[in-house]
Amino acid sequence: MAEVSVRGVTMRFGELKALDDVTLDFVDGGFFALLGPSGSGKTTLLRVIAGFLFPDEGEVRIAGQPVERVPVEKREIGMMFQNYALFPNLTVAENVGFGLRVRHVDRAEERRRVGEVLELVQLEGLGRRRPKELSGGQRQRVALARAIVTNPKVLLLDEPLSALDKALRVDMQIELKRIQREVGITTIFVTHDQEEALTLADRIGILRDGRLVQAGPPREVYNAPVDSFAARFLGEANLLPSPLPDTFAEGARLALPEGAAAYAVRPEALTLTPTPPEDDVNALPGRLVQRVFAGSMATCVVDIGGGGTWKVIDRDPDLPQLPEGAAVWLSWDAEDTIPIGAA
Ligand SMILES: Nc1ncnc2c1ncn2[C@@H]1O[C@H](COP(=O)(O)OP(=O)(O)OP(=O)(O)O)[C@@H](O)[C@H]1O
Repeated sequence: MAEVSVRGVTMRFGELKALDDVTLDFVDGGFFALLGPSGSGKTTLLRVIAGFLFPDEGEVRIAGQPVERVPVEKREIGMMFQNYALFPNLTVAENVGFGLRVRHVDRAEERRRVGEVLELVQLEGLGRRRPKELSGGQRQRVALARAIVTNPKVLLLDEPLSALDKALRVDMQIELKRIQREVGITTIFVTHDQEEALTLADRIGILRDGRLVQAGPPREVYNAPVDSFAARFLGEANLLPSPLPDTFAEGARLALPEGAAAYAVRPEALTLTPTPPEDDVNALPGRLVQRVFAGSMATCVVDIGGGGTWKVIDRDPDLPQLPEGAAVWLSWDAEDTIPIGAA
């Protein structure tokens, strides 16, 4: 196991800076999720760490050692990418053992090690099957077993679950987390899916246009986003500008902390009522635009006038059915206002 450290890495493709002065530490044994919109540099960062790409500036260290001169196959990295290709004509055991064979590990040791990882991914007994005789989730497990069979120091996963349907995906997330904990391997995971990142990772990093916007434990990023991009990228956020325009939502009652560039309020922090709320909370009048039920809760969209629309998660199933277009109030506790950036 090892920590990975990325220092001031810039990667150019012609004019484009796919990575722009990225500095980031991946702690030993940690599970790190890289998030960001399409084209923000997530895959490029993995490819730099793996050694497929050489950065124009900066360096990568693995276990404290600069790896500039260390080729891909010597970096002791396990990889699993979205289009993980298993060899169709090899059995499961042969697929998993492939990395050991190219390293000339003897046959008895290969059998032992393959047996061990197949058990870890709960595929014991399926070693003789061919990939086409497996389900999608089982194939995914084979790919994971193959990535960890050589006891790599670091595991790089690029959207490994994106090809799976929702239910299977959730199962595999739980499985992946269990395996990662058991092996204790430093894992860097690329995903588009913020829920997945929150489920799996103990730290996350958000990339935008090749720059690292913010990194930290998911709770911390969620509760204290550095800017409105981070606020909206991890979870949903209703934003208030600072200072508020004079014309802003007539009748609003807001006590906001000073010195921020903007404020965010999470949809689940808001309460929606048909009448003005008590005095001691922030309150915004608006008009209900839409109410969509999803099981035990409803998502409401409220037009707050000049400030646009806000989203509210309403968990009160007893709330009277307000018609769309009804006048409503949004309220929230002062402590749920998230100040963003410095003014
Ligand atoms: N080999 C390459 N040659 C030229 N440009 C590239 C190359 N690889 C990536 N890019 C560009 O670098 C930028 C970052 O790409 P990257 O694949 O790292 O993004 P990403 O965040 O992983 O996106 P996605 O979520 O869509 O996979 C993109 O604008 C992409 O077009």
